[in-house]
Amino acid sequence: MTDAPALPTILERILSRKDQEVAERSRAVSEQELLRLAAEQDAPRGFVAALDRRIRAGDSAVIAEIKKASPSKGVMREDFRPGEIAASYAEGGAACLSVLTDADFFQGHEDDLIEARAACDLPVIRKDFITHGYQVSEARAIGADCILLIAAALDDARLADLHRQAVELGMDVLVEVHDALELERALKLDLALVGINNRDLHTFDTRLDTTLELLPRIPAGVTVVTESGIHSRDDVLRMRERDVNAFLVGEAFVREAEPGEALRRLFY
Ligand SMILES: O=P(O)(O)OC[C@@H](O)[C@@H](O)c1c[nH]c2ccccc12
Repeated sequence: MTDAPALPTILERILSRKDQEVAERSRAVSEQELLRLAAEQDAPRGFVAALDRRIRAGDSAVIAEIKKASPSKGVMREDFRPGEIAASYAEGGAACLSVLTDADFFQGHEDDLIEARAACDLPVIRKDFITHGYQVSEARAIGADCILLIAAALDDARLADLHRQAVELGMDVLVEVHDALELERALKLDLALVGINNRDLHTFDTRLDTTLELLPRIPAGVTVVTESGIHSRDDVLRMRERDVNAFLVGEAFVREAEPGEALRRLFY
């Protein structure tokens, strides 16, 4: 008996939608135009430097995420004002911000990043599913200081190309991995920062052990960010006991009326 073809996972659906989105956008605004806008932007705010400063001081370095919704959790915040959330995070002690710009699955928008960055002086990562150079140029054109590259979404050559392009535009890069093979692929690049996503983007299964299991494979000198599923002070402690000091947190904050206060309660 032959198996029926597997249904596409959510990640595969997102990526095929992205191809379409990039084709539409590049017809509306050329990449050359984006590069012109990028050149007019103020200099990138150092994302990795901001994390490392906190870590060197012995504190947790928190990347606080601004997202309205997600495919696994639906709408998490009805009253969604990115500028206000950003200011609240800055007040609450965030080191950096993460802004979801994907519209179809996360109800985000490029303007959310622009608004958030204008409301504070923290470095901001553009959180999206980047598979084309066009999106890297677009990230800098809207002011992003860092981009996310997801190893599961890219082959080695793409990953290396997009990484190089981001660095040439002065941005930092957070390369996200979920297993040992992806980590090995990511480490072929000259990385300052690696994100371990505790959530499997194919199944949405979230396990904090993902970070702890991959930890021994990370060379000294690479800053590790544990991503997703951090909700309690116990979760934070479990990581800090193993010297994981950088955290990417979304849901636990954005569901709260005062996201910055929620940050302060969880980390300080
Ligand atoms: O809301 P959480 O569980 O705290 O997770 C935040 C962040 O890690 C998550 O949004 C994320 C991590 N990697 C991603 C890649 C794409 C979209 C979203 C993500």
